[in-house]
Amino acid sequence: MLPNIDFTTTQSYKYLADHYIDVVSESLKGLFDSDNERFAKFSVQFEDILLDYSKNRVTDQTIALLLQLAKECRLNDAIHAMFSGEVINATEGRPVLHVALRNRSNTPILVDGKDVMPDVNKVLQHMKEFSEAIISGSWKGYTGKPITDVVNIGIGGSDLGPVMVTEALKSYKNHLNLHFVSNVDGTHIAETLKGLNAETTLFLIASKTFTTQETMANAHSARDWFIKSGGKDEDVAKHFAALSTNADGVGKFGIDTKNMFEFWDWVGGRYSLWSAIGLSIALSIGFENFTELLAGAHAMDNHFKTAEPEQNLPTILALVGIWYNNFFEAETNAILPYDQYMHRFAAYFQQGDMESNGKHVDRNGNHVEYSTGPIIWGEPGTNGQHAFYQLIHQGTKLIPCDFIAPAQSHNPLGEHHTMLLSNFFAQTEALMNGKSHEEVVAELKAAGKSPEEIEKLAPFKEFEGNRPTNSILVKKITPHSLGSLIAMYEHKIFVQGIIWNIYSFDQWGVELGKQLAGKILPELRNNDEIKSHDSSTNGLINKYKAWR
Ligand SMILES: O=P(O)(O)OC[C@H]1O[C@@](O)(CO)[C@@H](O)[C@@H]1O
Repeated sequence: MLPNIDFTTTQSYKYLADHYIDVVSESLKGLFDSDNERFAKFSVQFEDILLDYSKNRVTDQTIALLLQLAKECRLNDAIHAMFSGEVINATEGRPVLHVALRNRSNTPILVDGKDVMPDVNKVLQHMKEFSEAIISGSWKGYTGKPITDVVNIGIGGSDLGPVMVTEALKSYKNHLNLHFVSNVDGTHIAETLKGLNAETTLFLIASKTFTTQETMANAHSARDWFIKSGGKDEDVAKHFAALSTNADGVGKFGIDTKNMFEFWDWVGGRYSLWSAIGLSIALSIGFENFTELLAGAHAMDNHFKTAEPEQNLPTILALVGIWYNNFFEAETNAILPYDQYMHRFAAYFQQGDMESNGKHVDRNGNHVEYSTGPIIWGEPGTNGQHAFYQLIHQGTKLIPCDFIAPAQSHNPLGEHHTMLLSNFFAQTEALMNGKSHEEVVAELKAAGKSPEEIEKLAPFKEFEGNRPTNSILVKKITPHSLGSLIAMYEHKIFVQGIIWNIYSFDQWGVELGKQLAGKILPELRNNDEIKSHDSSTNGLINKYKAWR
């Protein structure tokens, strides 16, 4: 069982609330000026990942109190509960064991008294054999040609992880062309199928439930296209595979279950890229690199399980996030990877974080009286600097930012990477120090501005600074280090959910919209005037009918 503690009633919470008053009046610049050891004290390294959290509005006392908060919320008991397969996804009655998918040590992990590792390894072996057959060309399509294009059809956790990882590891990819279809908007599959050859295309129908409206609609359209393009029913087996927990659903769709790669209900959709859902990753970068991704995550799992809280990267990230979320009332957290290949990293954690911790009811079923999951957003650097950094630097909102960068580029072209990294370092320094009135005046004077011009311009050119950031420096984005990075954020989400006393592994909030869409869909299949809803919904539907 998970601990069940209202963190706002703990001693450390009260001390933190008092401590906030002291810290909020401290400047980050002042904290650095008064402590030459600040970087050494407030940075932790795990393998090739360095987390520098020194540019946060924290003191030794802040960190001590946050660590005390984790202790009072019995974080270690919760970590043990997850890794030992307890039913911690209580509202769905399931364990949470994405860690088993990458348990490269193969130590037994029991669900209902049965070690799940033999099944996990059986699916991995099937993924290995299948991906090697497709990549080598020994697997032939219905006209005897090898596969050239792979289309993953899935949405949410059955799409975002494979997309993010295959993009982040693009420099490891082979000759196969990977395509991802997720939106039920016909444009998505129509644009994807343009230029594809049914003889050499493999479709992966990725769906944990094998009931998701978008995925089923796209899967049927793909199959229709395949048949219209010359394939026959008996050829589907050569061109369709299924990644799912639902064997019945897969069979009903007409995919041979020998082309099914199963996973289990103790794998959450947004935590499933390590499972059969990762088949498109294995096809794109090769099975060996996929196992390296698993190994990196496994290494971070062991770190999370064993490292002392003050040296524990996920725990530190989580606690610093809670400090801003619950004491500075920050509403969002920006993830800013200074790496173009990582351009879908923030999007991935929009689902990972917001679908896990976007909850307003605690583990007792009571409405919470405090803020829970943050809004996750972000774009790669340096592009974000030319889009929204104005607000981060001079806006009225506090935006804690995670800056991520690789020390080594996969494309060492001229000075590009050096320039990229100069921006990575400069932005966090600028957000911390800002620019004072005196500095602005001196600059304007040096530029020959008159006293009147200086007086007018200065307020607009000042930077308050004190804007907190984490800097995450990775030696190089490799399958291993990416696996560790993803797992680090997964466990950060877990820690925050434990402290907020919420259930992080169900997602009831996605159901109502689907239910209502199911009611409206039949109303759109005729031209009758609709009066069954509120005037806005009626008005919109009737205008749509008039215009279509
Ligand atoms: O993999 P599937 O079962 O098709 O679900 C897809 C996505 O839909 C959800 O919104 C749940 O309905 C996400 O949690 C999930 O990742």
